[in-house]
Amino acid sequence: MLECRDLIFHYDRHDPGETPDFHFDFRLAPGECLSVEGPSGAGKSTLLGLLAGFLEPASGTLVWQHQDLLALPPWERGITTVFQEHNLFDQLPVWLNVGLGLAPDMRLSREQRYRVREGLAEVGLEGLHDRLPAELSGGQRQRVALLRALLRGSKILLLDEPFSGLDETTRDGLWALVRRQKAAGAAVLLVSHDRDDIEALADRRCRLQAGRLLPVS
Ligand SMILES: Nc1ncnc2c1ncn2[C@@H]1O[C@H](COP(=O)(O)OP(=O)(O)OP(=O)(O)O)[C@@H](O)[C@H]1O
Repeated sequence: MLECRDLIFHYDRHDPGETPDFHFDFRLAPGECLSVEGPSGAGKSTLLGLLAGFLEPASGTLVWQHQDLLALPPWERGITTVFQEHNLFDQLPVWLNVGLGLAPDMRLSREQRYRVREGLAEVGLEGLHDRLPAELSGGQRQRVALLRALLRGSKILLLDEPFSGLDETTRDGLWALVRRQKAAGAAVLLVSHDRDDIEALADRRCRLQAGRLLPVS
């Protein structure tokens, strides 16, 4: 269980703005997907940054399976985040960008290479193995980033509008990959405004308003 209890955060601001103080309090079970909606500026990236460890809360607790995540740096939290920007390595070909999810030292075993190949076919990128990210379309880069994140097999997945702008077939393939991760026990937090994505994946929905998560029925 991911337990986020009274996680308080505020940006240091000198100008009188409209940024609220954030107060997050929710639970997310293994295998469950919680969707988060909210207008621009509501704090969705702030929430993801706090969970992933890029922002430090003023107080509160964040625990996964009895482990205190706040005591750990981002890279030790076992959390994979797919942001809107694709975060690919420009100088590495597609297959190696994906392979980094399985072997961070880039030394892929034969079996790992097979899984990369299989994954690329599943998301409709067969034939593009050796391309560089700059030689792909935006949607293709998105698929590479998502596939890498999903192959990593993290138990906590943070997805920030990962399916926007993709055609239906590709999106269905990626939904299937996320469902597989859920079935394997991953807890998924999905930031999305897309009704189809939410209906396809979310078990519970909430909305971010005035710095808090409110349930949506
Ligand atoms: N570094 C910062 N310093 C001060 N205020 C910030 C900072 N980053 C974000 N904010 C403010 O915090 C609020 C939440 O921003 P955040 O980026 O989390 O929103 P969001 O819901 O992800 O928006 P979007 O959908 O546009 O990406 C906004 O009012 C924003 O102006």
